[in-house]
Amino acid sequence: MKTFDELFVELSAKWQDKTPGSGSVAALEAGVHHIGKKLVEEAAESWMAAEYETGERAAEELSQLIYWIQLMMISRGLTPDDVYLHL
Ligand SMILES: N=c1c2ncn([C@@H]3O[C@H](COP(=O)(O)OP(=O)(O)OP(=O)(O)O)[C@@H](O)[C@H]3O)c2ncn1[C@@H]1O[C@H](COP(=O)(O)O)[C@@H](O)[C@H]1O
Repeated sequence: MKTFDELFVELSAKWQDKTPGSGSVAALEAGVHHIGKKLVEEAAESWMAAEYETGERAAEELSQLIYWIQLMMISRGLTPDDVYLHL
């Protein structure tokens, strides 16, 4: 288990180090268009899970949505503070 901020630190470090074998690094190398499609896919899966599946399944899909949101942030050079500013 990890928090939003802990995952962001981990993903940022992997991107900075270009960690070999990391799916996150591969996704970031594929770019904003690829990440955007995954983000929308996970948003739809989150919606479907929330509407038709268990709370646990919804939480799983929402965690994946958060992951792709973080990759989008990193791909645009945005930090959590840049986003929190608008909450
Ligand atoms: N939290 C996540 C995470 N959430 C989602 N995903 C990826 O997002 C995709 C989710 O897509 P799907 O819902 O379609 O899941 P799927 O059924 O596996 O389908 P595919 O898309 O893989 O075909 C999968 O490819 C997952 O690998 C994640 N990949 C990695 N992490 C964490 O990110 C960190 C870095 O991981 P690496 O880059 O793999 O080192 C680690 O802490 C990981 O636990």
